[in-house]
Amino acid sequence: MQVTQDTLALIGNTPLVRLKGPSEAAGAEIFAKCEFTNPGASVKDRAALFIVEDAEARGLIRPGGTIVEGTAGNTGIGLALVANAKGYRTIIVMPETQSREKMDTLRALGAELVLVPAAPYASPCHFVHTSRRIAEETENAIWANQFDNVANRRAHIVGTAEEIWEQMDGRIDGFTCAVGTGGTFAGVGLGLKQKDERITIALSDPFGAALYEYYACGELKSEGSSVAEGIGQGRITANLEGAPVDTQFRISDEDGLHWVRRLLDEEGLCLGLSSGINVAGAVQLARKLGPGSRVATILCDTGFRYLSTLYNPEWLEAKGLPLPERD
Ligand SMILES: Cc1ncc(COP(=O)(O)O)c(C=O)c1O
Repeated sequence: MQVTQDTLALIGNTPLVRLKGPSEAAGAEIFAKCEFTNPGASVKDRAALFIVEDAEARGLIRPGGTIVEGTAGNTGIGLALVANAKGYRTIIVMPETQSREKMDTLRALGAELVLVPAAPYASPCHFVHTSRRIAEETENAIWANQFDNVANRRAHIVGTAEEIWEQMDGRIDGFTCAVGTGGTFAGVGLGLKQKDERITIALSDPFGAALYEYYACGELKSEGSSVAEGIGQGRITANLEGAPVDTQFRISDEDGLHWVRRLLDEEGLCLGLSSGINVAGAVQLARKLGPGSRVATILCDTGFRYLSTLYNPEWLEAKGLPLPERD
């Protein structure tokens, strides 16, 4: 076993697991990156590290400075742990609709938390705009700007995509995941296409997001809604610009929940809903690519972050979501 010299070296180089149930269901080979093994238990640690180190390299932050960000939670957790390891403060602005566990984790990490009501992106009260204003008003602070800061997707071009390629010995036919900022989707897509143009890159979009329609018919248009945290985008962020998109699926919360429950019961994996949506998308992509195809996706974060929501029957019922069947 290797010994790492600091916590930040624990970010990335995550294991890849073959998922039995999804592979059987698709008659294919479905593999998933275990991003919940990062120190902050989500894929967003990668973006947090790259964003902070990019700001340091460009001289935008000095010792003792502050990192400010608007986030659904996981990026804040990644930024707070990177900041702690490097001696910075963090101010995190987050919609009050996000899970209690994420708020408690951020407070435990010592981040200063600013909760704002959920608001449309066009509103000046939206968490992204609020975080930018706070960064502008704070001395020696950077605004991480995960949506439009392409240091985010670089983490996935040089990290996640390279790891998937090596872990699969270059034998990969397709990749799919959902989009929050687009860093993971565009970064892995671009990285894998650099390796082999023939790899099919598919978007798995939740209801309520506008990207499925955009890539299918060129119009940013949404229908329905989703309770999945961290995903569901309504615009083309800088991270998404130029993303290779060969095909797209629209995935319901019910389909995502089906896989969340099956992966928990049959494979002992406790995951968030964006992971379930990614796995549902991977099954669709593998079916489209044909028997025996090899498809990769992302398990974005740990389900322990959603014990009060996704894993709470009363919460599910209140959201009108069916409690997945359990034998
Ligand atoms: C749980 C979860 N899944 C998926 C994503 C999407 O990742 P990205 O921002 O790279 O598109 C996020 C982003 O915050 C997330 O928190």
